[in-house]
Amino acid sequence: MSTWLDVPDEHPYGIDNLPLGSVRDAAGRRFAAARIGDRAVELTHAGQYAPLFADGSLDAFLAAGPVTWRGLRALLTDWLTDDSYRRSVQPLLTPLSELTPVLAFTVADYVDFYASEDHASNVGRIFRPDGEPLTPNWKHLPIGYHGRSGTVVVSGTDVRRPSGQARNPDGSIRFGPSQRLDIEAEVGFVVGAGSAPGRPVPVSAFADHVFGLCLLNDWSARDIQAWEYVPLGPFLGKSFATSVGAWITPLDALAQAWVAPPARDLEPLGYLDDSAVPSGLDLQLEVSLNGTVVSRPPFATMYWTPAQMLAHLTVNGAHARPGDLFASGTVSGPERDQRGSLLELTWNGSEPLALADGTTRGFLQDGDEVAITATAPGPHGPIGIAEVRGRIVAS
Ligand SMILES: O=C(O)/C=C/C(=O)CC(=O)CC(=O)O
Ligand SMILES: [Ca+2]
Ligand SMILES: [Mg+2]
Repeated sequence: MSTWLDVPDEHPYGIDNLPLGSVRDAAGRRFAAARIGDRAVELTHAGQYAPLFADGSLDAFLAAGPVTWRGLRALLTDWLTDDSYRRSVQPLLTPLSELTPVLAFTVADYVDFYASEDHASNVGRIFRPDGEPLTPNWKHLPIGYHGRSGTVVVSGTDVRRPSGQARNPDGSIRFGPSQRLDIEAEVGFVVGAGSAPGRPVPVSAFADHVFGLCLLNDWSARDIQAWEYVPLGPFLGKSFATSVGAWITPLDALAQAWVAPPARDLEPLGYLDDSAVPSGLDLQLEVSLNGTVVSRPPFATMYWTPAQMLAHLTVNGAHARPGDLFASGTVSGPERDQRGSLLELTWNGSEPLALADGTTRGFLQDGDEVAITATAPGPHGPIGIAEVRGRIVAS
């Protein structure tokens, strides 16, 4: 065991992971922390990095860039592996059970992509049965839309069922609580170091800007969405809440997870060429509804990679800012039990899912709780990507 804590190297939150977050203690005090095992290591007094954590968030640290990110990681590794730090570090440890997670950073802009070919094809078949499953642009560019950064919430936050306009089967319009409330299992990428206006970020510079990733649930009201989103895209059907995991796994913990993306049928324009380095990520997601595992979406099947997403996001000259969050889009694999939304898993409600408690679901009911977890390959065993969890409360 390379840490002096009782946490084996192969633990999903062992010494190879060290995700960062922000928490509140029982007295209400907020502080930034790293996670090891089931404990938080307070960062308020982390040597030269301490001033970056003065407000209890990760904001200043993320903006400081990769040299600082690696410096803190080296410091934490020393703290937790060198026995001579034991006495000074032990007082900085708190069991997670005594802490409440807080959104770790101020979300600047939030963008959601649509990068899974299986998801896009499934949704195309469901929503546009008379057309081609994929739109003509799909293999030329990573499609995305701007979401609402102010409604990004941390894992564990209840999600209130949204109300809105929807069209009844007879063509009349109703207003009321969504009757087709859904999840989307996604991965969110957190920009730390921003980019300059007018200077697109090449795919090769991805890790100079992106600090790490978290799981993300893009709660979606399918009935509101279906009525409102042509031609300008998702709006109120998705803007009421987006949940993110409490702990951000640094890219520096994911060195073993890079894989080649699936073969592309069409060569994209040069700025999207990511063939020089493995740019896919081998993350294995798991989606549970009220404790029943309903899907295991494989991120390695994503057609567009996160480096391509950031390159595309900035290719028109728009710059990236510290705190920008961009999500992959729903992660769905080719198999039925690898689909990342209930829309697909139940084929728009027509094939309900059976849960362990004997009930069935088309879409979410009030009181339902959804948890998404994931692992990535690591040097000593799977790296845990912190769960994103949320419960639906009545509108
Ligand atoms: O294809 C459509 O009409 C709708 C797609 C979505 O709702 C998916 C979306 O938010 C992007 C994604 O998560 O992949
Ligand atoms: Ca989405
Ligand atoms: Mg959303």
